[in-house]
Amino acid sequence: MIHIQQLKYKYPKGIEISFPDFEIKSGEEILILGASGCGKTTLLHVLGGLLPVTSGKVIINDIDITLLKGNKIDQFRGENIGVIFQKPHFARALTLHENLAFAQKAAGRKVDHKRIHHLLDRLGISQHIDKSPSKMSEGEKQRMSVAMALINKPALLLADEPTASLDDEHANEVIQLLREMASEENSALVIVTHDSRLKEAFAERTLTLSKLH
Ligand SMILES: Nc1ncnc2c1ncn2[C@@H]1O[C@H](COP(=O)(O)OP(=O)(O)OP(=O)(O)O)[C@@H](O)[C@H]1O
Repeated sequence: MIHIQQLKYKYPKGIEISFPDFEIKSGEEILILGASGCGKTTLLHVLGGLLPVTSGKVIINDIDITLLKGNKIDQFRGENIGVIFQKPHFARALTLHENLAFAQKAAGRKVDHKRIHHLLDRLGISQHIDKSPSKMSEGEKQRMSVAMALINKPALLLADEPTASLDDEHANEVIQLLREMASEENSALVIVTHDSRLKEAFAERTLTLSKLH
């Protein structure tokens, strides 16, 4: 279970942003929609423990991550939070298998070959297991980003603008995939986007951030 309570972030020498409260159960989802500049990326970074808050709580599985410092937040993130960034984050010099094995080791876990094979099979990219991600198509790279984010069975899966620059058909496919995977893995899914096409699909699970200026 994820709870967000009275969250505020202030940029050094910049504005302070207040975020609405919300909660998500494991295997459930929320769409965070907002126009450019309203604080979506900032919220994503705060939820991922990548930015320290000014006040408020981000509670993930009973732990308020805003209280974790230094190595502790890095370790918690590795074990409990998966982030799908807009641009893929993997090592081009490593194969898909090596990238996923590295992500497991970085979270302090043993390499679980079965888990790597399961995810690559499930995402339909197992034929590329021994290739560099740089040799895959953009759609396949996005699937690999999903595998990287899910490899350590995170409680929280964050996706940053996953449909940016995709046509309607591909946008629907990606959203369906994210929903299915989050539900199968029992991860809470947070999608941060300006793509109002997604509003309909998430009807009752949409939170719209208001404009700051
Ligand atoms: N490093 C910074 N210092 C000061 N203010 C900042 C900084 N980064 C962002 N901001 C301001 O904070 C607000 C929110 O920025 P943020 O990047 O979170 O918005 P966003 O909704 O993700 O926008 P976009 O969709 O255009 O990427 C904006 O008004 C921005 O100008």
